[in-house]
Amino acid sequence: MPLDARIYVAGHRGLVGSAIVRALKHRGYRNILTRTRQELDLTDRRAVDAFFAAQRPEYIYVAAARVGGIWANNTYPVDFLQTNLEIELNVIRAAHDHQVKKLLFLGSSCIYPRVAPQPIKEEYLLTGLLEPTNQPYAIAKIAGIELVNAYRRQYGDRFISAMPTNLYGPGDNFDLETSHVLAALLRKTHEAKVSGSPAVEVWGTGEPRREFLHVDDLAEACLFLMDRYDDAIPINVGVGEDVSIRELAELIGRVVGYQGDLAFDATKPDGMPRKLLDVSRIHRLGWRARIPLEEGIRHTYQWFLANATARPGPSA
Ligand SMILES: NC(=O)C1=CN([C@@H]2O[C@H](COP(=O)(O)OP(=O)(O)OC[C@H]3O[C@@H](n4cnc5c(N)ncnc54)[C@H](OP(=O)(O)O)[C@@H]3O)[C@@H](O)[C@H]2O)C=CC1
Ligand SMILES: C[C@H]1O[C@H](OP(=O)(O)OP(=O)(O)OC[C@H]2O[C@@H](n3cnc4c(=O)[nH]c(N)nc43)[C@H](O)[C@@H]2O)[C@@H](O)[C@@H](O)C1=O
Repeated sequence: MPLDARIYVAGHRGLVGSAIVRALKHRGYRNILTRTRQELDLTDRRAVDAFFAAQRPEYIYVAAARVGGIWANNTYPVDFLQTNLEIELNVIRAAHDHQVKKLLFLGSSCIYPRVAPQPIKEEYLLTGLLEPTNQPYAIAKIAGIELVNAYRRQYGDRFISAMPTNLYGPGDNFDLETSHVLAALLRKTHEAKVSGSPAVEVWGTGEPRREFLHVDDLAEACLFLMDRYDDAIPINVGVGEDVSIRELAELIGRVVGYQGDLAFDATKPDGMPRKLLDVSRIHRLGWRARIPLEEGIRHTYQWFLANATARPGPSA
C-alpha cells in the first residue's frame, strides 16, 4: 500500500483495530479513515454505502464485529449471529460496489470443528461440528469468509480472510462477563492480590488448551497479509504453541505477584477442548509472531494498571 493510500480501519477503537492503526501510523501511513459506532453504525446499510461513496477508501481492514468470550457468546447468540452477519454484508458489499482495491476480513479460530485434529490446518474448515457455545458467532464468521470468496470468484475482487487465534494485549476488554479468558484472569488475579483474597475463580476445569497471540503481532500480520497475500484460503495467524487454562492462570499469578490459590468452577463451560492453529502457511510466506507469552502478559498488565477503567465492555 502506498503511504498516502486511503485506508479504512473498521473497529478502530477495539483491541485489534486500535493495534492496526498503531502499526499503520508507525509505518508512516497518513490517510487512515476511522469512524466510531456512534458515527457510523455498520449494521446500517445506507449509512455504510454513503460513507464509502463520500470517503472512497482504497484498502479496508474489517476489525469491527460483535466480539466476546465464552459467556457472552453463549448468552447473546442473536447478537453474535445477526450483528456480525449485518456488518459483514454491508462492509464487504460496499467494498465491492465502491471498487476497493483490497479488503482483509478477520475471522476467528472458532470457525474450525470442535474436535479438529491439532494443530488445526486451514483445510479443516467445514469438516465437522462446531463448538456449541460459539456456534452462532462461528457461523457468522464462516459466512463472512464465504462472502469474501464469492466476491473473489464472481468478480475477481482482491478480498482476503485471516483467522487469528485467541488474542490479548493493550486495549482488551476487561469486563468480567464479556471478556476473554486472559483479560478476565489478569483482572481477577490483580483484584485478588489487592483485596488479599485467598483464591482466584477460574471458569471450567482448567484443562482446555488455548493459543494466545499478542495483538501487536496480529497487527503486523494484517499489514503483511495486505501486502503479500491474495488467495481464497483463509490464512491462520497464531504463534504455534498453546497452554492449558490452568497453566495460563499460574503464569498470570506469577506476573501479577499473587500467592493465592486457583478455584476452578466446573459449572462454567470449558468450550473447545483445544484450539491450536497450524501456522505453517503464514510461516512459509515469511511472517512469524515475535512476542513471547510471558512478555506479552507483562506488557498487558502494565497497560491494565494504567488504563483499567478506560474501556467498558461491549453493550448487550
Ligand atoms: N479478541 C479476540 O480474541 C479475537 C478477535 N478476533 C476478531 O478480530 C476482530 C476484532 O476483534 P476485537 O478487536 O477483539 O473486538 P473489540 O470488541 O475489541 O472491537 C470491536 C470493534 O467493533 C466495533 N463495532 C462493533 N459493532 C459495530 C457496529 N455495529 N458498527 C460499527 N462498529 C462496530 C466497535 O466499535 P466501538 O468501539 O465504536 O463500539 C469496536 O471498535 C473481530 O472480527 C473478531 O472476530 C478473532 C480472533 C480472536
Ligand atoms: C476468541 C474466541 O473466544 C471464545 O472462545 P474461548 O476460547 O472458549 O473463549 P474464552 O477466552 O472466553 O475462554 C477460554 C477458556 O477459558 C476459560 N476461562 C476460565 N476462566 C475464565 C474467565 O474468567 N473468563 C473467561 N472468558 N473464560 C475463562 C473458559 O471457560 C474457556 O475454557 C469464543 O467466544 C469464540 O467466539 C472466539 O473466537
